[in-house]
Amino acid sequence: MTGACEGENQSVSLDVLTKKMEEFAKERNWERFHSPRNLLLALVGEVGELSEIFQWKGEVPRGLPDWEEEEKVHLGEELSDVLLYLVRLSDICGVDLGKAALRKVELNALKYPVTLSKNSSNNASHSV
Ligand SMILES: Nc1ccn([C@H]2C[C@H](O)[C@@H](COP(=O)(O)OP(=O)(O)OP(=O)(O)O)O2)c(=O)n1
Repeated sequence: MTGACEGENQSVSLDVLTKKMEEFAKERNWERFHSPRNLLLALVGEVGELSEIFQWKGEVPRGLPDWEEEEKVHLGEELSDVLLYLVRLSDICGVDLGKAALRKVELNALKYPVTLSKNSSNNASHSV
């Protein structure tokens, strides 16, 4: 789908992406631009670009079976921009995103116990 790339067929860790973004900024002497606020604004901008892909389409089925390959590649690019800025923002703020996310998953499980949600047809925000 995306053509041959370095690391294709390998699992990609947040650490690898963090290092790649660090190198990318260093090589271009762009570290001064990668401040928390700038990165947050860039992230929000990319979320906007991601939203545009779905805008006016109505609800779309999972797996996006009717989408052209080109649209899916574009989707992958915008999702990546969001991820890369998020990873960079976390790094610049000194937050270990992987650890923080795992901890959040555990907190979510405590907040929304399986026993309370299993028999509910509503989603989590309505069932608890
Ligand atoms: N100062 C910058 C500029 C870009 N990038 C990186 C992170 C994103 O993955 C990507 C964003 O590049 P663009 O701003 O060119 O955005 P798009 O790729 O979305 O291009 P366009 O807005 O033209 O669609 O490049 C970065 O780290 N720091």
